[in-house]
Amino acid sequence: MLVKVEKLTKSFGGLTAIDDVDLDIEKGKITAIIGPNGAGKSTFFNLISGFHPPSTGRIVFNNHDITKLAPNKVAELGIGRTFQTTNLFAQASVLDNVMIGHRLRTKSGLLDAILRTKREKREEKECLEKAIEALDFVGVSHLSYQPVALISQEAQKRVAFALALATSPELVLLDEPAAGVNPDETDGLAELIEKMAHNGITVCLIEHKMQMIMNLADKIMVLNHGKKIAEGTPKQISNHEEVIEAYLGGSKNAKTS
Ligand SMILES: Nc1ncnc2c1ncn2[C@@H]1O[C@H](COP(=O)(O)OP(=O)(O)OP(=O)(O)O)[C@@H](O)[C@H]1O
Repeated sequence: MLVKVEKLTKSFGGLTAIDDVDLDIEKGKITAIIGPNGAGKSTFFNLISGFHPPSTGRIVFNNHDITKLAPNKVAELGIGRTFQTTNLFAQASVLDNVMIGHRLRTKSGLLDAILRTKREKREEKECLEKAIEALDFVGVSHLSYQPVALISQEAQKRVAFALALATSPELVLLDEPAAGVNPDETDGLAELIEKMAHNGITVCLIEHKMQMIMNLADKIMVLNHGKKIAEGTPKQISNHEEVIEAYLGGSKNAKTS
């Protein structure tokens, strides 16, 4: 098992956003997290990636206890992530965005940068190579020198993936990777997510687009009011009574494309 989440709980004041959740994430597989708005999905990602300390519970990644680690330490150990709103620098080029993202996660300190140490130069070269490789993998290397502001929403999503991949993570957490793109583009992004898994990258994603999830996920966890109400294959989930009631039952509201 790549990730073991045990009895994870996070409270914000009186609100329990994640309530006693267990989850195993299997290596090389695609695990999806679904649930209504406010169910705690993003909070769950924030806990795994070290952005919030859990109130109680434990997170083990690759046999390391990462429960209390800071985000940069978690990234260093091999967890990459994207955010719900693509946080790119609009005026900077695609390549610079990915390089900046990589630099923020690599080790040279300010002193190395000022003194232009050997280590700093080596890391800079490695950073450029990784960024080029990641942009090629996600299929936007032809846009490398375009400012982010001028590329499509779908291309921006791909750049956000490249940013998460530039540190060669073993696990990527994708927060609503297909939000705001049309059905054709959604298919393209789903293919890219499958390509990641085929290349041995373990994927965990949050997504509202049910059809995409049903086709893509090996396993789905359903959250409602911070609690895990179901876990299983897409087929098991689509037949699960409590899920249908809490979420899919509102299928008039659930986006199906
Ligand atoms: N930093 C925070 N401080 C206080 N409350 C928070 C914080 N982050 C999240 N919450 C609350 O925790 C609950 C779960 O929010 P979260 O964003 O994790 O849900 P979500 O399932 O990702 O929702 P959505 O699908 O709308 O993105 C919500 O009630 C939210 O208001």
